[in-house]
Amino acid sequence: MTLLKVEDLTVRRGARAVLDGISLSVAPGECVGLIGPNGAGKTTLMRAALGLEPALGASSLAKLKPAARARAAAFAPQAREIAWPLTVEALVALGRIPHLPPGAALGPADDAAVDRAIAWLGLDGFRGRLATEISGGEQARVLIARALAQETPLLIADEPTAGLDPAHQIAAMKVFAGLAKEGRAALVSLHDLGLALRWCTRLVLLDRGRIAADGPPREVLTAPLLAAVFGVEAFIAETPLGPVLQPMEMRR
Ligand SMILES: Nc1ncnc2c1ncn2[C@@H]1O[C@H](COP(=O)(O)OP(=O)(O)OP(=O)(O)O)[C@@H](O)[C@H]1O
Repeated sequence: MTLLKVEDLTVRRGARAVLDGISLSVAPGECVGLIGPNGAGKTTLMRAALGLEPALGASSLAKLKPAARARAAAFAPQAREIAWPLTVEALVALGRIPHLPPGAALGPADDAAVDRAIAWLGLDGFRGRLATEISGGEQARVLIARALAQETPLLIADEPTAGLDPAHQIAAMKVFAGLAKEGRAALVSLHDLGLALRWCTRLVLLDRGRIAADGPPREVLTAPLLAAVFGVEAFIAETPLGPVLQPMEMRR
């Protein structure tokens, strides 16, 4: 069973393929970290997989009608613009729309999903605050909570830990790993390779629009690949609390 299958996905911008023949599947139980340098194509891959970006090739999600797709996958995008002055609770509740008949009010199951998402992201104290009047990191957590409230088999999040403090980065990664543990899946782009190593079950390394490596985190984050793709030398060690990876020096 797969929750996402893309085959030969290609996105061209002018003469250049910014995504070049990507094939991969995401199965229940996986927390997949999508890593790669700036411009490697992580956002383009997520958007094309969701059908938000014109692409050649096939994506199982892009094929679905919008209503079915919104029940199959939730997306927390990189841009965190919140345009309307909704309360945090009302914004998170928007995640329930794909499950409601048009115009219907939230039922008890919807309220429970909203409560769970708010609790997971530590937002209980913010429920009544306007989402336009909280900090950038708090807004990021609200948008992750909205995607979580959608309660889809697959959650796709673009740089969800950017701008979060250390405790909330760990909390967010625990949420994604937790989804995988309960038989759902997450596909999460990350620049923090330490978080990727520690919390993901699998890493897909993108380099200039192609997959440079795909496998268990310890096998993907090797010194030669870090040097070749990211141009960095890193300290990697095992500790009682799990693996550590810290980029130390530029190689190029
Ligand atoms: N609107 C656009 N028009 C033209 N080129 C674009 C556009 N958006 C992205 N690109 C190019 O497509 C390539 C892939 O960009 P993408 O945003 O997918 O990378 P990314 O891996 O998510 O990068 P980052 O880590 O910086 O967020 C880059 O070379 C980028 O310059």
